[in-house]
Amino acid sequence: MPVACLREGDFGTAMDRAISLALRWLEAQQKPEGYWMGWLESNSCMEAEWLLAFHFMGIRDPVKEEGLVKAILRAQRPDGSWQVYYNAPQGDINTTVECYAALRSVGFSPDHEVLKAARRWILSHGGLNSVRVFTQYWLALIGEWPWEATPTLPPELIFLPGWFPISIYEFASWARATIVPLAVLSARRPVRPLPPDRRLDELFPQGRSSIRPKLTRPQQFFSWDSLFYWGDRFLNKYTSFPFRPGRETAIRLCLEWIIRHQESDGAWGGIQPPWVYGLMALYNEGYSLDHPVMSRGLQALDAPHWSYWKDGALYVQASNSPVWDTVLSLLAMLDCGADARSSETLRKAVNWLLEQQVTSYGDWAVKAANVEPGGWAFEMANSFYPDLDDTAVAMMVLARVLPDWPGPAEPIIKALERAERWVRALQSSNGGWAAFDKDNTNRLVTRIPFCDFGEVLDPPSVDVTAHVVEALAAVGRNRRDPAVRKALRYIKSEQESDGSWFGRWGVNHIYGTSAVLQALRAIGEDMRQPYVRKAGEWLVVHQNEDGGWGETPASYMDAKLRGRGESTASQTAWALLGLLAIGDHAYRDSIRRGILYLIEHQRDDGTWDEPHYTGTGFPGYGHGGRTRLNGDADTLEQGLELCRGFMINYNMYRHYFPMMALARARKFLCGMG
Ligand SMILES: C=C(C)[C@H]1CC[C@]2(C)[C@H]3CC[C@@H]4[C@@]5(C)CCCC(C)(C)[C@@H]5CC[C@@]4(C)[C@]3(C)CC[C@@H]12
Repeated sequence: MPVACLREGDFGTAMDRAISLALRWLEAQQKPEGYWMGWLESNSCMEAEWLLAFHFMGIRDPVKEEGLVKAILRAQRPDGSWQVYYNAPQGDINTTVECYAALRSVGFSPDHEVLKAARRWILSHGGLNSVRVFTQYWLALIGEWPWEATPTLPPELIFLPGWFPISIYEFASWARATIVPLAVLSARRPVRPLPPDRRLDELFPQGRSSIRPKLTRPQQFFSWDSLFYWGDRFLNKYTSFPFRPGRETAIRLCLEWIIRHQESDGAWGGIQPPWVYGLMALYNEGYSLDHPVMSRGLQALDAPHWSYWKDGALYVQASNSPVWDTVLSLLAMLDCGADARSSETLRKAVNWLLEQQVTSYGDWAVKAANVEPGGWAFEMANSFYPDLDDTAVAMMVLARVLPDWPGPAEPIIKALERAERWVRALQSSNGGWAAFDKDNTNRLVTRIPFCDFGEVLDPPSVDVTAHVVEALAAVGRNRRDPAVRKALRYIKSEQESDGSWFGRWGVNHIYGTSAVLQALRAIGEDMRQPYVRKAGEWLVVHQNEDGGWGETPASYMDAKLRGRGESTASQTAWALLGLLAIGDHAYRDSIRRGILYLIEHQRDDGTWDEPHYTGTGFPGYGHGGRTRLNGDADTLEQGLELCRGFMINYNMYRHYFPMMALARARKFLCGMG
């Protein structure tokens, strides 16, 4: 019988069946150590940059090379370009140029059909003059772009202390860990040229003299842009001065910083850029490939949390998500009625989670001194950068398992106390929480000419704040708590006029709105208030005909696309979780249709398909975007063309979020757990 025709009683049975199938699938995915980790899909720059890094460091590894090439070829779009998310309306110039250069570096002929199509696309989309600074750096490293035409990044930045208006600690953690090695490369300007028959001459149809430096002279002389422009001009010349006091010391300090920040898995910061640039900077300073720091860093590429083989292709992840996937899987299991006494799966995962709490000091301590560590990071190994999102969800899980925990309660209580202290200390002055740092909001750093990539700041976001509020509720705090009060003020002030909230780390307003509604419910807010209802109405109005919800990453560039897109399992689940948090029976029909969508789209093995990218790294920019940076777009077309967005397909979002929605809807619709 089609699920849409089910009567109330049968509907409950269908939900039960969907839940138990999903639980079975989830249990089967648990790793022997106790955690879960789905693939974190992003874009082909990951594979392309490794191929270019191999070239730069003279590494010959035909097996990996072939695997990386296959991954790149498989991702090419019919128009010859490469994109930054599934079904994107446009290819991406940076990704396409990097893939092109990588394929040339391993010997693809410019007459190969793949490259002919890519070249046509690149040349009709502004050519090499339109690429971001990172891509220019890659081209400069392989001798295809003059270093003098790139914005400089002085290693002397490392001298500036944390309290100074510009220092590495004013940058978001991910930018900081990336610019330290890049500053070393920018100062040295190394070139490992491609062999003559692999050079990119064909990408300069008007000759290499057509190269335009990234920076143009600002019209106003007395402005920040002008100051940074002339500063950059000076630093560009400075690189070739015979006498540069302090430069060698700055480079040495950068190298020491890099080595100090290497993680136990050999990578850096749990993300790809500092890892690859770190290795190249060290290599360029004379660290041989068999130096312990280098060999650990290179071996990390083989670690199952960094790369995976699929049908002969080798994919490298931008980051890895074992902690995030584990805490969310645990929440889903708990929602579905699993408990620590009877579930070995759950106990094993909680024990693994307890071991992951970061109890050492990281970069966050520069701005939040005298605070005991106590957060969780997102990745397998990332002790310098625990984040508030993972910490918040870990707290929710631990608080929920505590009453039934069959072993000693002490370790869980201690872990929760530490985490709460850490979280409270990292609240920003406006009441919100950012992903990693407190008050990382100095907009001056966004004016630095080098910073044309994604986001360089980590300001508080509504979704992280909502998760932290929910976590504080889970450990027994209420609306009278001063930190919660301040956070609620911030959340309310961020509500859009249409009733929704922006999603910083998930796509997009469906994610933000859902996170807020769940937090409001958890903290005991009166859910009948008009501002809450307005959010509920926004969700209902954006439900698709098929009963599901969807929102495209293009909504970051075009406000008209907010809440619009093909239905997906994860976004349907978020919308449902939002409506269920309001808990009003006026939404019963909408909830029922959403649940039917999930049941109808569940696969026989218990999980869901979801090729769409619903996770956000950088929201992108331009028309309708939030953060305006140098050279922002004014129209949607420009915005899409220049999109700096970094989108993610977290392969387990399609699973644990629907589980939570099904389990909570089961209670709401049928009044049973
Ligand atoms: C738990 C989450 C959903 C969030 C909270 C913040 C993160 C930990 C992310 C931090 C930023 C990176 C990234 C954008 C930094 C720059 C390099 C990359 C483009 C490779 C990064 C991609 C992964 C992140 C988005 C992140 C680690 C993912 C999880 C985040």
